[in-house]
Amino acid sequence: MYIKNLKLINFRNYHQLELSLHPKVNIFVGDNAQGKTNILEAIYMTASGKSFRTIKDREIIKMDKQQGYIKIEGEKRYGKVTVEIKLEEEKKKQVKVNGLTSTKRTELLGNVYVVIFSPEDLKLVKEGPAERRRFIDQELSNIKPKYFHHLHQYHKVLMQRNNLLKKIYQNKKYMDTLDIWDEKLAELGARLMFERLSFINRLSMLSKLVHRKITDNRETLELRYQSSIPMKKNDEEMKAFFIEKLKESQEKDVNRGSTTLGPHRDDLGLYVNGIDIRVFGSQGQQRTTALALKLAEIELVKGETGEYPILLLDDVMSELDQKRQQFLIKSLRDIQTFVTTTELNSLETMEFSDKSIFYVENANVKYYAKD
Ligand SMILES: Nc1ncnc2c1ncn2[C@@H]1O[C@H](COP(=O)(O)OP(=O)(O)OP(=O)(O)O)[C@@H](O)[C@H]1O
Repeated sequence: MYIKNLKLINFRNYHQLELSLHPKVNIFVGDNAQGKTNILEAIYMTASGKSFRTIKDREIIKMDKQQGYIKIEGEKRYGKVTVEIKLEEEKKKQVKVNGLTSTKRTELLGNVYVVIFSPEDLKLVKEGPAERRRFIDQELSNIKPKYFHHLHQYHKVLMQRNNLLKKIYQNKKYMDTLDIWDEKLAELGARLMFERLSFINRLSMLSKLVHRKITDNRETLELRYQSSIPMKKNDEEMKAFFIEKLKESQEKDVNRGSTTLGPHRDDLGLYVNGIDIRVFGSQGQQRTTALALKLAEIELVKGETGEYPILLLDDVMSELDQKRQQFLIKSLRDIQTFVTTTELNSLETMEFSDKSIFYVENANVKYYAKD
């Protein structure tokens, strides 16, 4: 898919912006803090309603304004798609997909597909498990809106169980009600675990291929789903085993006031030639892995939805060496890509045949060239 037009009103530092976009590459050049990432953030929001930088709408709406607005018009394989988001201070955001209004942010899911690659993603490999879980949850929700729903339900139940654990710590009489929450948590948790396992297995296959190409067949990447409870054959067995494990840890959980087992404690194991590169990888190996994961994700979205996603490269090119840059560029082919950079020189290796360059200065966007 690709986006043809973007419109912003009172979004971040933009008072009003209308852009016609190139179906292939759009480069936004400018000094720091001029508004380049803000454009990528707006596009990103049309996929899920969420920003990748904040959870507060107040920060996104232009300072001193009460309302903000984003609109994109795009083309998909089977027709047009229009997404609008109205942000209002202290109100739920309103979304409109192809003219149909809703106050449910989740209505947006499954319309626009976006993959973002930023310097933060380069840290994905060496950061803690929470970052890798965020990656899995974000990508899976993007491809499978139902997953997002399951995840939301799981976290609600988890919060309720944790609150109950704290009450039990104060007064043991509440212990009787814990089993009900264990059962609910196990049911939702088992479902999440199978969804994650299947996603990671598919991502592992795809990223292994990409990774082999980047490393000239010298290294083999393997992804392993590392759940805090060993996997069972099916949902039913998993649920039963999950309940058993929760029961075993009830006392520990009460003392800690939190649930010590479950998908919220999962991790993604990343191994190169059998070695855990989260711990032992060089910076170069960790970057190559992050790049392979992102490129694999693009293929996965295409496989799942039939559409290539839009790729947002936020300040990432200058962080990659020439070889990795070239690999990334070669891999882009039919994917609409948005690139931000402070230096056009850092994109030297980008011999894009089709592109638009935009200069961004203090929220003014000037169209520069089109090959
Ligand atoms: N709600 C807001 N209202 C008005 N201006 C805002 C708001 N939020 C952020 N800004 C401004 O937006 C600018 C930052 O824009 P952005 O993050 O897009 O920078 P950038 O051009 O990508 O810079 P860098 O290269 O440093 O990443 C800053 O000047 C900041 O003050």
